[in-house]
Amino acid sequence: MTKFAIIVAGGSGTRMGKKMPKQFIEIGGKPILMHTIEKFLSYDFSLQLILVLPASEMQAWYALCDKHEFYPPIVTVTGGGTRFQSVKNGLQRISTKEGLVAVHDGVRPFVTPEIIAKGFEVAAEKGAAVTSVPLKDSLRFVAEDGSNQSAERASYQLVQTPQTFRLDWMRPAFDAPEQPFFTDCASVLNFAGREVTLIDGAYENIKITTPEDILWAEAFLGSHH
Ligand SMILES: Nc1ccn([C@@H]2O[C@H](COP(=O)(O)OP(=O)(O)OP(=O)(O)O)[C@@H](O)[C@H]2O)c(=O)n1
Ligand SMILES: C[C@](O)(CO)[C@H](O)COP(=O)(O)O
Repeated sequence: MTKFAIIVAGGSGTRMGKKMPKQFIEIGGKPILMHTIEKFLSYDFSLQLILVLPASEMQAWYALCDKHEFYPPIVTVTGGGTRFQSVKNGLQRISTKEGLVAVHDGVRPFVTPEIIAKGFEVAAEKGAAVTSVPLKDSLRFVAEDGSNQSAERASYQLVQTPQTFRLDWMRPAFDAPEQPFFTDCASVLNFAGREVTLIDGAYENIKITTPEDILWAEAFLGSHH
């Protein structure tokens, strides 16, 4: 089956609080997004890659590619106002009916080729593979009135990307009107009545979201060289 990957990097990084979108921030000497793309290419150089970027940042991205002499075999498309819209825009660039597609956050540069491979393998067999990790902290439920109570930690997993699906499951799911609880692709697939299979992610596969994540990312890269 043909394999595709949509790397979503169409956000503006409001929680990072920097002028430059967080996916362009350099760690270990190059933009976060380049680390992420390299992980997918090292999984399979012939993978069909679609990169989703904000319309306003296309020129900045091409300038970064020139600066770093980074010219990957990748199709670039413009994103939408939400992650759902950005994934949908990426999906529209895939013309085949059948195949598998991994969707990955451009700001998760520490994904491994092994995790990407497992996602494709399980999605081929089960239809949908979603990476997740167990919680390390305790969990509390906060009610609308502000009261709180302990929640059963073992009943929850923290969800990551990649999230990998059969294309013929993914397309109709993304034709649905967007819902406020669509925080990832798995929630979109569930809304369409599809069950997803959880596979192991990794604690180091963080989503770079707030400033301290950059410090962690630099330290992690430093410890792996
Ligand atoms: N309209 C959007 C919003 C998000 N994303 C992407 O989805 C991933 C996860 O989103 P998040 O961490 O929330 O990124 P931002 O939206 O950039 O951050 P923030 O919510 O802090 O503004 C990121 O790679 C981001 O670029 C996207 O492609 N299109
Ligand atoms: C897709 C995701 O990274 C899975 O954990 C997450 O849902 C993205 O959430 P965000 O609020 O768009 O950062």
